[in-house]
This record gives sequence, structure tokens and C-alpha cells, in this order.
Amino acid sequence: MAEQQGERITYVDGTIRVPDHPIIPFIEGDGIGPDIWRATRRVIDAAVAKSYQGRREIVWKEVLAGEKAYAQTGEWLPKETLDALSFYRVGIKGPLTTPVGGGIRSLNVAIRQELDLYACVRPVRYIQGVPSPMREPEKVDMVIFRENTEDVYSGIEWPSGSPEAEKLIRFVNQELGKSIDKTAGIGIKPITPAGSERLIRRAIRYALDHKRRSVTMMHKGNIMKFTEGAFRDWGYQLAAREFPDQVITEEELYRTYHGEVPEGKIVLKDRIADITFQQVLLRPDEFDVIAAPNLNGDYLSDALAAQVGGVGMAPGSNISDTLAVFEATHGTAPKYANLDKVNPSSLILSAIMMLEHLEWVEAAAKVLTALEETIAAKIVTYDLARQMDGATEVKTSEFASAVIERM
Ligand SMILES: NC(=O)C1=CN([C@@H]2O[C@H](COP(=O)(O)OP(=O)(O)OC[C@H]3O[C@@H](n4cnc5c(N)ncnc54)[C@H](OP(=O)(O)O)[C@@H]3O)[C@@H](O)[C@H]2O)C=CC1
Ligand SMILES: O=C(O)CCC(=O)C(=O)O
Ligand SMILES: [Mg+2]
Repeated sequence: MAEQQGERITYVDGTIRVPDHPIIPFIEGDGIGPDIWRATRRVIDAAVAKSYQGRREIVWKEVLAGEKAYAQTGEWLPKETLDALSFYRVGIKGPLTTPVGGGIRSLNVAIRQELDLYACVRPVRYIQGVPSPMREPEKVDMVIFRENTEDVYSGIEWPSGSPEAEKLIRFVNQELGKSIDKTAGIGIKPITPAGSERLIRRAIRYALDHKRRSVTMMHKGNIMKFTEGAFRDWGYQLAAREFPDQVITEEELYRTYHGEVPEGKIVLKDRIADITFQQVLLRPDEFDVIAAPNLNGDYLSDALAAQVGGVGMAPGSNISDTLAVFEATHGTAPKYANLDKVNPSSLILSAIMMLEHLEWVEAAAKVLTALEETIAAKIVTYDLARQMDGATEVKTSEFASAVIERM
């Protein structure tokens, strides 16, 4: 289909309107990005074709970011890319490289901040047959709602010895009575009521809409009282104000409801971040939707992915009320770039989330069923094959073909 035949996705009165030939921008990504993107695109196109017999088709539009953008335009994140993601409302991306300790700031974070994609939604669900270190991996079914625009993750920091760091240290020491060493590097951790509330509101609404049992706010509020502690407090206040008939506290659950979550209600609770990492392993069925500030959500995403096969099986989306950019949880895994080796399931599962977002549920279900059948047949990429007995190890592209054959 030629690009000009596609149409733009729109919103009318807050409801998404998806034409039969939506134009969807994609960023191929760095490192393993091109391999997993190619595989994902084939799978999605096949599912849409088989589900709608030509009546519907995605009109893909490449937009540039990362190394490819820099090579072609001299810019890492061209304005046209942000404009296209904003104009077309829905996009999908491969991972983009961020150097450690210096160099450019994260382009992934820049996209989230520039488009105000305030919630990073990462479902962690076990697919039968996937190797897992858990005794009962089928109990793992959580959805992380990670705040996506604030926190130390927003990159407000200055290096040790810089005039900015020294100025700030001088101010804090002289004006606020602290004693920071003057050689310190400095990072700032802003967390706002509005940023926390919109994230937690979204998590609560998701839990109610999807008949989940609980939302757990994960924070380190005992130590960072006015950022992460406040995140928790604002969450409870929001629930009391906006969801008084639907949200109960843990105390009410036991005192009033004898441990049984009543129909139509959810429990809002909180856990301190360090113990959360233990409890999600030992008692995964006590966790359902998890709302977290940016950095905690980042750490937790990769940790939980390990329970369901690793980051090769971990999808995600970055969303606002009117925009969505889908991407895997993992990064560019540079040592595997262009080897046609890694698992494309994380991006395929992200694309399933995208199809659900478009309300193309038939195509979404077709991909998921075919992916599950492929894994059940023990046809898997290296990451799962190395943990499975009797697996047939296939390349990224072969895995995509095996999924398509099962549609
Ligand atoms: N949203 C984004 O675009 C993100 C970007 N990044 C960036 O990616 C770069 C590399 O980061 P790094 O910390 O190495 O993390 P990565 O997630 O890129 O890779 C770490 C390890 O995870 C495994 N892995 C990753 N993707 C897959 C896959 N699709 N299939 C199977 N296994 C996979 C590999 O494990 P093994 O070695 O065991 O085979 C790999 O070595 C950095 O520049 C980082 O900033 C990181 C995270 C997110
Ligand atoms: O932007 C990056 O390089 C890292 C991002 C990341 O780890 C994440 O969003 O999970
Ligand atoms: Mg991460």
C-alpha cells in the first residue's frame, strides 16, 4: 500500500478513532533493533492480513532516531520524528543506545519527555512453556505502571567539579545548612504531585477496568520522604478523593472485608522498594498492578522480566491520554547486533499491545496464540533455548516465520 493511501489516527471526545489504513510511524532502533523490528513487522502484517482479508492494513512510516538518524541527518532525534509520533498518535520503536557516564542523554527518555508520555506500562505475564527460575511461574501476572517523565531519571545532573555543581553545592551548604562535599557530582530528583497523581490515577483505572485485585505503590519513602514518600501519600489522597467507592486500603480489606476483595473494588497498598524485590519473587500472587516512580519502575521491569523468561519476553508502552509509543523493555544488546539471533518476542508482544490499543483485537489475539503455540512447540531463540530441554534454537527471522506459519 502506498503511503499516501493511509490515514491518520485521531481522537474524538477522548476516544481513539482508527481508520482501516492507519499510518503508523516506526523507529527501527540501534543494535538489535533492526533485526527485531523486521521480524515484528512481518508478524504484525501477516496477522492483520489474515484477520481482516485486506480490509485493514497498517501503513508503516519510517521515522529516524539514534545512530541511523545521526548518520543521515546529523541529528540524533530530529524534530520531524517527534512531530510524526505526535501527529499520527501511535508509534512503535526499537531500542536506542545511550552511552554510560557521558555523551548524549537518552533518546528514549527524550521521546517520553518531549511527548509527555507519562506512563510506561509494562505487563509481566507468564507464557506456558517459557523457562523460568520461579517454582510457580504461572502465578506471575503483574502490570508495572512506571512514572515516565520525572525523578532522577529525568537527567538533571552536573558532573563533579563543574561550575553548576559547585554553585549548587555552595547554595545548599550556605543557604540550607547542609554539608555536601564540594567535589560531589549532583543529580536532582524532582517528583511532583501532578506527575504522581496522573500515573497512579491511570494505574487505578486500569486495575478497575481489567478487574484486577490491587494496585501496589512501590517507593523508598522511608528514606526519600518528600519525593518517594510523597508519591505514596499523594496516591492514597488521590484514591480517597477520586475513587472513594472503588478503592479500599489494606487495613479495610482485613478489618471490613475479611481479606476478600469485594466485586467492583480494588485494594490500594504500598510497599517499600527493597522488600518489594523479595516479595515479588516469594509471593508473586500478592502483586497485581504496581505503580512506581521512574527509577524504581525501571529496575523492577528487568527484574520481573527474569521471572517470565527474561527481557526477550518483556513488552511495554509509553502512553499519555492521546499518544502511545510501544517499545520493548530491553535495550540494544550491542553484542548481538545484526546477528539475527535475539528474541523478537518482547517487541512482538509490544506490538500486540499496540493492536489492542487500536482495538484490532482479532489480530492481537491471532499473534498471541501463534506466539504461544510456537513456544509450546519449543521453537525458540537462543535465550530461551539455553534454559530448555529439547528446544529447537532458531534465528530471529526464523522465529517470526514459525509464528506466522501458526496463524
Ligand atoms: N528503551 C530503550 O531503548 C533501552 C535502551 N537501553 C540501552 O541499550 C544499551 C545496552 O544496554 P544493556 O544494559 O546491555 O541492556 P540490554 O537490554 O540491551 O541487554 C542486556 C542483555 O539482555 C539480554 N537481551 C536483551 N535483549 C534481548 C532480546 N531481545 N532477546 C534476548 N536477550 C536479550 C541479553 O542477555 P545475554 O547477554 O544473557 O544474552 C543482553 O546481553 C545501552 O545503551 C542502554 O542505555 C537499555 C534499556 C532500554
Ligand atoms: O534510555 C535508556 O538508555 C535506558 C532506558 C531504560 O532502561 C528503560 O526505559 O527501561
Ligand atoms: Mg530499563
